[in-house]
Amino acid sequence: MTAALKTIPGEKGLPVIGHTMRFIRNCNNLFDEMHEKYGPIYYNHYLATKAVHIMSPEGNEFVLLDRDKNFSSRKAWNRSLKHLFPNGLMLRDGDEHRHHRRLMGAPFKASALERYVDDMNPDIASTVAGWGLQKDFRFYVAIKKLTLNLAASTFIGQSLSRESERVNRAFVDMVEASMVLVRYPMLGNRYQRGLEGRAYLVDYFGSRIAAKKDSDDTDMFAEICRAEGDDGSSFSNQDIIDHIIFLMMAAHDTTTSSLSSVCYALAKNPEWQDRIRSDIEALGSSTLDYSQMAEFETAELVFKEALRMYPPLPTIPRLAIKACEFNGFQIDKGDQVFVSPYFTHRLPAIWTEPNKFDPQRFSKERAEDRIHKHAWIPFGGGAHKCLGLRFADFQVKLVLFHLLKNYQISVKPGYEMPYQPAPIGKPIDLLPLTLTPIIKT
Ligand code: HEM
Repeated sequence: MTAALKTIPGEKGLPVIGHTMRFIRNCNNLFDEMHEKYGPIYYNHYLATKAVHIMSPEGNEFVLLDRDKNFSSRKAWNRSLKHLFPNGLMLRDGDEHRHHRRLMGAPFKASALERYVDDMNPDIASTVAGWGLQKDFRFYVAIKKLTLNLAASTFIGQSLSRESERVNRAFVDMVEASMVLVRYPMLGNRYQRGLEGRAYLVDYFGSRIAAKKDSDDTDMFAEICRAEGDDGSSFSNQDIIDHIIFLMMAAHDTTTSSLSSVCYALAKNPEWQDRIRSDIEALGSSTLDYSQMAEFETAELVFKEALRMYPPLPTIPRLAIKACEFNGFQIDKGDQVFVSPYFTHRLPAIWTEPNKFDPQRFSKERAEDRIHKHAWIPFGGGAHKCLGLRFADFQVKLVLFHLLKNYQISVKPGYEMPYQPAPIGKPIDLLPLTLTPIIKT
């Protein structure tokens, strides 16, 4: 006889809002408290919705690999992104998702990535050179602007013209709208501005598809327009629009967030800046080429460690499309289920001194991330694992290369970054960094 399934413990929180405000203010404290009280599987309420949290590497594997097809990514993400970023890759399921993901291979193949690296090198070098002249320099603001401008050139082939400023504005309005609690357009509120931004971009991309298809352009938009499967299938115009708008969103705040954490950690741990600079000297070139990425090893360790401590997405949501069980607990159809990169990235059973910045833990010798395949999940896992992870890795390495070649970065003595982990991690004070030019002798 099989044992009866256990009910998941947890609590609803405040009337109407549940734990929503605590989640937004500091989800990490909430995770710690709930885990302490209820163990590695519990529920909370966000507004009227029950959300089951599974807080272990085994739970990450169960949800992200989803061998029994229990979960929908589309239904989970649709709750926040349906009007602004509909039908992006993450908002598709099953066979349809598989088909689209295969076609989306084109803009991420090695030859395309190599071109993006070539294109980004001079833009990053010249922008970073100007940072040293700024008063009251806020790294988060500067890097957000840079990644947005890079997206305009790499993703859609725009130079930094007035038109690209309009595209950027529309895009920023959409991203801001996706973070608000009241998802209802009225009186020019943020949500309405977001929807207007989307309408502008739909029109902008829609009117350029035919020309892009015939062009020799090599940006991501052109690659998606020309993508073709082995069976001759291609994207419809609406698919192209939805994918390119979603890609810009998926790439932007995540990379901004992780570069901020990387630079904060480096400012607090200058010995790691020195190690990266030694790598830069050993490379012996004025730019970082595609072929050199693998040799830029210290930067990679630092990036991985910053993603461990400050994963840009502190949780990844799914929606249960059928009743299922995990470790003897009953998950109901319709439950939202969250896995948490943040929480599993700090489990003492996996990570030595989890609150310490220690990039060496990712070295081949120590390889703490290999203790469980789903212990380190800043890019998710399974069918929806981040498609842009190599692009992100290259962009972070390019910024570090040009930044640390030219500057020593520091924070005021005793400074601790005030951090808001959700919905996408961000330094609340926008990260005041001091950049001291390195005098070359
Ligand atoms: C450090 C930077 C980044 C982080 C931490 C990150 C994180 C993630 C995570 C956690 C997911 C999975 C979400 C889920 O399973 O529900 C995801 C999916 C995705 N990411 Fe990223 N991402 C980053 C950068 C990028 C970049 C630069 C791009 C594009 C150039 C990108 C494109 C995508 C796409 C297309 C998906 C959806 C994949 C699918 O559903 O098949 N990401 N990302």
